[in-house]
Amino acid sequence: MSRTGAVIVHNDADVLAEAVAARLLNRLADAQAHRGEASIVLTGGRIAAKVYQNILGSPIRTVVDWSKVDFWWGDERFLPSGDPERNETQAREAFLDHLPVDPERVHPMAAADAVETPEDAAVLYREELAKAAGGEGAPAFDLLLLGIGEDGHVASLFPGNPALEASGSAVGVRNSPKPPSERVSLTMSTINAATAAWIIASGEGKAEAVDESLSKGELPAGRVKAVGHTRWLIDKDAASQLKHLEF
Ligand SMILES: O=C(O)C(O)[C@@H](O)[C@H](O)[C@H](O)COP(=O)(O)O
Repeated sequence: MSRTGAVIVHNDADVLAEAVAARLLNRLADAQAHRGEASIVLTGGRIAAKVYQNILGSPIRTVVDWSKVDFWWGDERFLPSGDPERNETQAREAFLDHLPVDPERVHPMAAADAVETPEDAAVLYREELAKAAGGEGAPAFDLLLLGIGEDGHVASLFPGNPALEASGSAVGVRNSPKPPSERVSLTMSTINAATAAWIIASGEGKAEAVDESLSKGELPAGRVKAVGHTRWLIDKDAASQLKHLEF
């Protein structure tokens, strides 16, 4: 069985979310110690929401200078601004709205009431990413978070969907099997240009996708190979189908 990165297993979803929050805070603090600022790519989903709540509740959240963190999104559900189903809304309500972040450093993907199509939103995001990268492409994010779907999707890159093979830094997604059908996503090459990618998974429903991604590397999650490291932070249920655990 080949491994694309370290696998760290925690007892359950609560412990996982607490551990990811603590690691994340340290990772951002380290980046700031090195270069004075940090960048993170947020994801949507239930386990991510739990992580965000834990960040806010963490006694060590002050190790990060929140005004010097750039927040990006790995994917977004193409819905009107403020819609509770938007990944942006989830992150803002769970932690961003309660921390002293610099609004100029919060980079949501355009909402469905601001632009007409997911492709338009992707174009705008490509421009914003290029600007942050100094002209073209996208920044090498200090940390990129990903949830994983039962089908092995990450961000809004679903198996068999053309967006999975898209070039450029961001792409409009249609026909997503997970509602809503219209989405916006970073592309696989942008995801893999991150310094660190952490895939977070909780629950038995994810066990097969986790095992297949780690053993075959064909599913979208299995194709994640960030420049620095790729880490799988999962709970026991999500790890229940892994045959050979390597720590
Ligand atoms: O917009 C979204 O839904 C996502 O960003 C998606 O990639 C999500 O992270 C996974 O589907 C896991 O979601 P759960 O943790 O809710 O299973």
